[in-house]
Amino acid sequence: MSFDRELVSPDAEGDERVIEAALRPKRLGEFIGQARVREQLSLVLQSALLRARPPDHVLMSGPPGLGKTTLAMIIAAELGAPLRVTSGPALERAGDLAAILSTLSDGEVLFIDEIHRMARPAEEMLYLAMEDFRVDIVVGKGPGATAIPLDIAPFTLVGATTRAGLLPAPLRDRFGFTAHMDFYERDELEQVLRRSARLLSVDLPGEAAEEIAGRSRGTPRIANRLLRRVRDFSDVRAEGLITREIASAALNLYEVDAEGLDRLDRAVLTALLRRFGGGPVGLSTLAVAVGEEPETVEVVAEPFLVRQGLLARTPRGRVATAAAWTHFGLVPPPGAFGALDAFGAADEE
Ligand SMILES: Nc1ncnc2c1ncn2[C@@H]1O[C@H](COP(=O)(O)OP(=O)(O)OP(=O)(O)O)[C@@H](O)[C@H]1O
Repeated sequence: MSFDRELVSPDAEGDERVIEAALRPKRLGEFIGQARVREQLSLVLQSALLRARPPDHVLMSGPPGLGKTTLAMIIAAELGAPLRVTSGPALERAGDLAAILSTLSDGEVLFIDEIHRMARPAEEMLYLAMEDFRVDIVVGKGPGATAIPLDIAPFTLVGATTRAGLLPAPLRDRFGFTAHMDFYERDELEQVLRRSARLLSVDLPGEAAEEIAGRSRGTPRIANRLLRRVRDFSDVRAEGLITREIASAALNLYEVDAEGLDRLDRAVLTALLRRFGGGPVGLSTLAVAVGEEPETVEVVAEPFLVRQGLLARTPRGRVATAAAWTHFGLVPPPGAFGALDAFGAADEE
């Protein structure tokens, strides 16, 4: 089984990156939702500006599409500093990182997306750079190898991760501030949608925004994408008019249900309910059953399902909750919640 991931995935690809860039809030004041993170970050940035020193390194963690890259750009903008962007998978060797670190300018913001996927030698180089603004360039091999220390410009590291639990403690501890990004509330998503509609010159009445927001999995990137699909539908079939009914018809066509569950969410839950009697079942087994990578199920589908109270992570595996059985109109077998009762939900991170 494979999915049309374009519509429902919280990841952005191809042309979408261009549209996203246009829709990104540029300053902290324009950033919607995440009130606590915004306030904390604003203090960190303002005090750095007062002291005329680079702020502490910032780690942002949370599911994809919640605005981590946007916030990294905002941090640089608020500091009036240049921004260098890279990602964990691009830093395969220590030399890849050394090339970046040694050319940073004073106060520059270095954004490393997917920082949990950085290779070990690069990670070790980063420890020293974060703490002492220094890198050790190793020359030669074996017992004759020497480390030549090289001072680098004071900089601010902004790391983003969907898997904070995978970061080694020494790296996590070197961040002075961690922003935990959570799914957005419905009214916050409505604000995101109203803002995007304005920028895209789309006439979006409040009740249509409400309808789209309710189906956006708490994720601004998905809200913006659904808005564009509703706009397509309205242009082709409704002469450019958008109402709640038209938005609803468009989203039904794209198989995004009223709870915001998408095809992957539904596949995970139906496999759990129908094939494994509601669990407990291990992540890998569940992922094989829906034809996805375990990481996709864990990072993309599960956080939202856990938040909606439809799935629980227990030490013995994934378990469907009573609400999941009800959502699909199914009756749980006797003893279905044994694992939940015995252990309770053991959400990681
Ligand atoms: N708080 C917000 N207010 C308005 N729009 C937002 C907000 N957060 C995110 N967006 C929109 O959602 C899109 C995705 O955000 P962003 O790329 O920053 O997410 P991300 O968490 O970095 O995701 P990934 O880690 O997958 O790259 C952006 O184009 C932006 O338009």
